[in-house]
Amino acid sequence: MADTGMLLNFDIGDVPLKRPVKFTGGRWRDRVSAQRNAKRNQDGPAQGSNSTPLTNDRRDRIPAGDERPTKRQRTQDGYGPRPDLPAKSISYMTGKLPPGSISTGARQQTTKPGGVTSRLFTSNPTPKTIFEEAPEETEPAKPSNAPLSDEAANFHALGLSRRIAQHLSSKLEMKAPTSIQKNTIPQLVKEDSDAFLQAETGSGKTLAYLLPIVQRIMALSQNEDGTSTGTQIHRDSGLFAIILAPTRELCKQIAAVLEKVLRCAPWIVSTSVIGGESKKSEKARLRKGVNILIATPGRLADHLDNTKVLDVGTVRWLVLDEGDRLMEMGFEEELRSIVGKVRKEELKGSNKEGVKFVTLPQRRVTVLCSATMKMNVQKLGEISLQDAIHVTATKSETDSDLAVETNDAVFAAPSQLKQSYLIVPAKLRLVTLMALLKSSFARKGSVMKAIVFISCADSVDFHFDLLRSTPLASLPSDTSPTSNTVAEAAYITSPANPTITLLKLYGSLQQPVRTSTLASFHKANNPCVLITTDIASRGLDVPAVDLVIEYDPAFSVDDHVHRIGRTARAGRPGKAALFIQPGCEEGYIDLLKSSVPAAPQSYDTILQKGFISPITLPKASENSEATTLVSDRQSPNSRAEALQLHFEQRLLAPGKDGSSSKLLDSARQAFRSHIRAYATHVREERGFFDITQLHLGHTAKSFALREAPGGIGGGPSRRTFKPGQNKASNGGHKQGAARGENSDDETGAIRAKGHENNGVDDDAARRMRMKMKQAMDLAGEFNIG
Ligand SMILES: Nc1ncnc2c1ncn2[C@@H]1O[C@H](COP(=O)(O)OP(=O)(O)OP(=O)(O)O)[C@@H](O)[C@H]1O
Repeated sequence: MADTGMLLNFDIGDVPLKRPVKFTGGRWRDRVSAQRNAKRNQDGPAQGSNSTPLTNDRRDRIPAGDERPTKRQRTQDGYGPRPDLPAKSISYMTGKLPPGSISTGARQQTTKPGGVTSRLFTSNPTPKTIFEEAPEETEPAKPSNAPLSDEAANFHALGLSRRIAQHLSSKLEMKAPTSIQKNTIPQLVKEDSDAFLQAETGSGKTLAYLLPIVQRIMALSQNEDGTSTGTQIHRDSGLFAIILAPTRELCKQIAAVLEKVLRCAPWIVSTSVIGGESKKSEKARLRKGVNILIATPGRLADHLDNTKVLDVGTVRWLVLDEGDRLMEMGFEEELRSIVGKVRKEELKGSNKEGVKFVTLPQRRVTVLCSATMKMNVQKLGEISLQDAIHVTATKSETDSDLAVETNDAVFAAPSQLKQSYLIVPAKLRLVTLMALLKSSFARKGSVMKAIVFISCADSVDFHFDLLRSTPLASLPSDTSPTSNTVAEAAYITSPANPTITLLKLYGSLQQPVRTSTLASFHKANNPCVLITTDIASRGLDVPAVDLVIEYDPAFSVDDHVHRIGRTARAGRPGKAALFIQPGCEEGYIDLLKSSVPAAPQSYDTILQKGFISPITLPKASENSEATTLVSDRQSPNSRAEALQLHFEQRLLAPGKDGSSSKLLDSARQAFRSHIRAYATHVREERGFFDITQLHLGHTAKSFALREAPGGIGGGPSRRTFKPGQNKASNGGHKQGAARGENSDDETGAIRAKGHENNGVDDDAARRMRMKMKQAMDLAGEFNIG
């Protein structure tokens, strides 16, 4: 398709162009004539009769060799008129809509001096990837993380007591173990060696390590036939197991699973210390006594160092869940300290005469769970493991030299998970996301819960505010923890699903808000969409998630597999869609293909499906009626354009006091953080996510912004790390500034690995500076080529 250039629709106001402009690109003749026209426009009133408007025809003749979309001239406040166009042609374009355009009334009302309305479907780069779209319905693959269907596979046969097996079957509806459970449980029930568990997402690793612990503690007081052994176990018998996980959410989830299991042994007491609540109350709970403790490393280290209420001399199991993430988040120091203390107390304890816990391991057993065997996990293994058994879903073998084995192949997505990717030009990202959500919820029951992963918290905020049904201004003064994180969704509802709940989650929200929001997502019986950062990528188990959308690609392939692993859990079906942009990002697909096969999907098809029916607009207030977005032509593409214009209009609507709208501020902030976050992909994958290749203008449009990127800002983060700055000087784990995870104590979004960290941020900042300099360079923006 010939590149007709962006059809600008603007009001030039009376801002004359003073700056001499250099034109590059295009034919020599065009450049000279544009230069002359620009000079005339600057020198005096437009001489329309002599000027040569650059018509669509002429624009067609501009060579289209350059893959990047053409740049526009900018005035001081943003994009401005093209100097080669006389005033007459400009007013034609603003006053009268070109054929085929939509008449939402948006143009005349919202276009401000300096604003720009670029068409959605023009000047988009075309993907290099040539693909044939996969047939929609293929034969579903056999689930790889499902419970085993083998008759002989039952929990009792693995060495668990009848009481536990019966409880699992009758109360938790788990009749048979999964593969990783089948391989792990006998090992941990009978042996006292350390273990390294590696298995797919959603394969039941939590129960794989919890059940043997419960079994062996239960066996202290109960024989297999249910009779008493004569030993009474109660809460102050000792702390037998510590389970460490990287996030509070994950800790809470493990605690909930354990609580359900312990209903068959209510005398065993478990609790969690995860931060976010008063240390005093945690201390009081610990003082009362606990047998199994679930904790984040930071909080546990704090209690061990400062409150000194925990006796770790009786600890027989130390479980490190999501080991790679624990290390990535910079918990190495705390983990060393915890392992050191447990080891020291264990030695002291072994010299003491006291109760012999015969059924417990005679030495401390460390269980390390990790999806990958990366260098940092090997390091964690060196810190914590001795002669570990490597257990995967397919095997269980002694491997005293874990470092030799780089078993990343084990870490693939569940086979039944249907993955697809969409190559979407930046300008079309927002409408394509809307279309994908709309089509996913078009049929009742096809999708119940969806998760949309976004790179940073500011962007999550913006998309949540954009998609919620009630405008921010008319929100009732709701004081519940979720008043700002749970709302009704607009735009994506359908007659089949007239109510869809929208939720948002990220690390810098207050802990009670995080907890309540996640609980709402878990409990929701109606369809819902969770917009979130990577805080929700690890370990979270919400069984009814049918669809994962990676609107912003993950910061590493590992994170990607974890994200999509929120669906297709324990043998259930699931779908995942990844958004990438034409250009260098397309190379990412090849990288994914080696471990994660995905099928291409055309964004055009998504738009056609998503906007096949009219779009329902949110109500203006609680009591008003829902209306429908009208476009001139009822084609899906014109509906997409109308929706984009509607969003842009919403942003431009002034606040009550005449100031810019909250949504506009939110969009600007989101855009800035998005650009910063884009620069923080892991070093090995950064070639695919090259910030210098990102078209900032088009990216701004995906945030419904009409401003030029230079005016919005987005330069290097003042919050990024400086070389030599360590995590302590940066507030411990309070990282993730570049992704807007402002004050999260467990979810550092930026890798905390020293060597990578400083390198990433310094380099990212340098590249962002370059990019922003480019964006601010007016002459560059005025290129017409
Ligand atoms: N034997 C089983 N039968 C049926 N469902 C099971 C079984 N074991 C676990 N599940 C369910 O599978 C889901 C996933 O379990 P779990 O969260 O432990 O997976 P995981 O391997 O830790 O995943 P991730 O790597 O994503 O953290 C949970 O909903 C759990 O209840």
